[in-house]
Amino acid sequence: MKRTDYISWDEYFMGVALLAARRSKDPNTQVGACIVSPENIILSTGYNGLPCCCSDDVFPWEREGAETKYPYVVHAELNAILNAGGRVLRGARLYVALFPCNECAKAIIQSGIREIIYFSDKYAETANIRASKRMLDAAGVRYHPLQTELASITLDFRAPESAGIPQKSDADEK
Ligand SMILES: Nc1ccn([C@H]2C[C@H](O)[C@@H](COP(=O)(O)O)O2)c(=O)n1
Ligand SMILES: [Zn+2]
Repeated sequence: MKRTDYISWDEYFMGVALLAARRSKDPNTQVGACIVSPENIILSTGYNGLPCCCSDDVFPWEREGAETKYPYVVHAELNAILNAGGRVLRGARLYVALFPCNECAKAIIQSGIREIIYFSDKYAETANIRASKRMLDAAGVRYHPLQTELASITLDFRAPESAGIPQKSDADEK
């Protein structure tokens, strides 16, 4: 009998986006993105971070004050689009931890991505996100939050046999 507690495609790809977010050095908000073809093949991933050659230890990470992170950070969605390295994104889906801003919405529309599955919309009330939704609506890009019954997924980096996780052996199957 096949397993029945496997994760859905949406849970899988959002899981990849959330894992990518764990690479972010932003102390306040970590965002990850995963772009997927209509055939459910991962085309690219990205997370919010500085452009290459701009040191994480030199540029600011502050939200307020004389110098902030905002002019420097590349958003997760844009990084994922740029990381696709010329792959065709037309008709693709974007899984993202945070609803795309107006600047990323422009890149999403222009790249041909047709659907956005997001995790959080914590800045929904800002002018930026309202402008983003206005453009996405005009361009016919669909968006909706992730639908899942799952509260969490645990990744265990210990080998199953050493973590005490019961394994089905070939003998059990017979
Ligand atoms: N859709 C988004 C929205 C924001 N980001 C990045 C940009 C910043 O690094 C961080 C937001 O920082 P906060 O104002 O919450 O301190 O998230 C992104 O990558 N994608
Ligand atoms: Zn953005």
